[in-house]
Amino acid sequence: MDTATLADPALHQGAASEAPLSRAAFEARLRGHESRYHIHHPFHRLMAEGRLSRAQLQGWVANRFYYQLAIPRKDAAILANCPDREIRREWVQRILDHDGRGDDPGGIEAWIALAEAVGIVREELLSLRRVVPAARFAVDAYVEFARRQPWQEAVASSLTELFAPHIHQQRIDLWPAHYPWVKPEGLAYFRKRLQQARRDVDHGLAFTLDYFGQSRALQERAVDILRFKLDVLWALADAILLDQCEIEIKGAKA
Ligand SMILES: O=C(O)c1cc(C(=O)O)c2c(n1)C(=O)C(=O)c1cc(C(=O)O)[nH]c1-2
Repeated sequence: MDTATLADPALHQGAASEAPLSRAAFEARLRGHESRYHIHHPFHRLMAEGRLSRAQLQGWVANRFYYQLAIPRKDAAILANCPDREIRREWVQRILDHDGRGDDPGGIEAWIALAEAVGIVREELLSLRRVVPAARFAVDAYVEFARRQPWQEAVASSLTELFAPHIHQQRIDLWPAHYPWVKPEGLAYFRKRLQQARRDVDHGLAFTLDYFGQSRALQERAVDILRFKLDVLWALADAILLDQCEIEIKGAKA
């Protein structure tokens, strides 16, 4: 992927002469993008309101599985591009969280358990048959970004996780009442992510504030990168929603 979706860094040259925002103001600027987080997407709003059918919730779990598979590959791309051993020592944990190690089956396995809890059999999930093309494109764009861009930018692109604990908590709190047919053990993935996402964010945010805090132009670049990643998640939700809509186009022949 080229990064045409991101503003050209040269566009921020005007910002080069400006003093960097303070650390607190830079953090507030990043956190201010919560309004673009997929928790506000119509599909996720319907999910939180308990208005999805069984087939629609299954469709989300099956499509989102493609994102789950991509995360450790994205993190491996960051490791491959990063010459800093201290960063790699921290970052490698993210791969272990998803792939598991030793007795810990890991997050991908927990997502498979979620799929089984909503009534999708393992083989069906693993076949990726239910993954729609636009969901693949959105997720692949994220992995490609991490492969091709400087590792510092890929680190910043993980910062949508700033907003993730809230959406995980929402599912833990609301699904048992809204979707009582989902087996409760399926929610283990979200419980685990609550603490993992907070730890990831402590590290990724501190790094981003330091590295991109060096100049105003870099700070603007970090904001653009966060927007790109917010768009990836929004586009993924668009793809899933569209897949589940029955659209009637006026004048279309049956
Ligand atoms: O369920 C969600 O809404 C959600 C969102 C995000 C996110 O904001 O990027 C992640 C996750 N879940 C998640 O489970 C996860 O492991 C994860 C890793 C990353 C990342 O960018 O490295 N984001 C997310």
